[in-house]
Amino acid sequence: MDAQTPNGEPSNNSSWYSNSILSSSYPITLKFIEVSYRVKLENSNEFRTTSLRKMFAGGPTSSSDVENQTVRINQERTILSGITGMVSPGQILAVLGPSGSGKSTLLNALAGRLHHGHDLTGSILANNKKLTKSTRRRIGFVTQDDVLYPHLTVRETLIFCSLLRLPASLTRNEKISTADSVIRELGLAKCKDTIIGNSFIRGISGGERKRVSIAHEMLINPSLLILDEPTSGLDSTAAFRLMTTLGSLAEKGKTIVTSVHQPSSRVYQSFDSVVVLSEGRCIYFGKGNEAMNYFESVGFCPSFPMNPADFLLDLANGTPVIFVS
Ligand SMILES: Nc1ncnc2c1ncn2[C@@H]1O[C@H](COP(=O)(O)OP(=O)(O)OP(=O)(O)O)[C@@H](O)[C@H]1O
Repeated sequence: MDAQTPNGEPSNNSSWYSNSILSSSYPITLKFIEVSYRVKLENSNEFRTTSLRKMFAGGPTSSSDVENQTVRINQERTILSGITGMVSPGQILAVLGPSGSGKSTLLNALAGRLHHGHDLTGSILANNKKLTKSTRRRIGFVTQDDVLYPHLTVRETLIFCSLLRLPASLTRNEKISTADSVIRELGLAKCKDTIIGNSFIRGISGGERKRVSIAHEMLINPSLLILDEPTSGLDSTAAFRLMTTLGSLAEKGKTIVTSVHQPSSRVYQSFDSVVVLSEGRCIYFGKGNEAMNYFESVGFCPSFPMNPADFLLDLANGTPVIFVS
């Protein structure tokens, strides 16, 4: 990524880059309008399985069976249907919804990681312009399954990444000091010399691991940070701490979009706005603290005081613990 001045011009001043690594030099307002995504179901495996079953059952495959297979091969599945929303610099937008509701697909679409055209329709705009290659370089994406070297320490991991990803205009020492400032910002100083580890080698904790994955993306000083389930596998205190860290990144001008599977009420309070998905459709987009009032106004309220996130997930699942007032 090229170092850039606040007005977006390329800069050769490498110290400017390392000083500004944690503040957003190019704020991004993200808008997504009527985003839909369809996939063609490839049933070649199903065809093979059915043929095998028939072979074991001893019956030949008839031509009508083949026609049925052909019909199924042409089937499409709608994963996202007309999702609209926006998020500005300094804000956290949370994408909520049950498993399989389309959260990861939406995040991938917003990051420009799905192919536009046939399957993806609608508009995804950064500062009212279509995503370009250079805007995509300003997007950090933290995936659900982090891929880290188990034998490196936290600091080695981030220095290695920094040497690989930061522009050649920076000196080696500047890249190392950038890694060190990200370590401090992400609260990793305590464990910087501990190895990452894995299920066989004891290393850093799950919460620290998530922070390393975020730090990995922070090295490129993204203006828009998209995170897929950063709190999964964390206890509610660690999840809250992580959200506080994301909140402080937002305060520095980053735009944050994150999916969260089951946020506690404390974590829910840290969201500025939420998109609630149910089977690929949006059932709510708006401020987090207005969601309960909205659903009450349309006749849905919980029968006892509930964590708003639990209530929204029940609604998205169609679980009958709510009543129409
Ligand atoms: N390329 C694809 N082909 C077929 N189905 C797909 C494809 N991509 C996603 N899906 C399906 O779309 C649905 C939404 O998937 P997605 O991963 O976005 O859900 P999610 O809400 O992130 O789920 P989870 O919380 O379990 O990670 C799932 O049922 C998934 O199986």
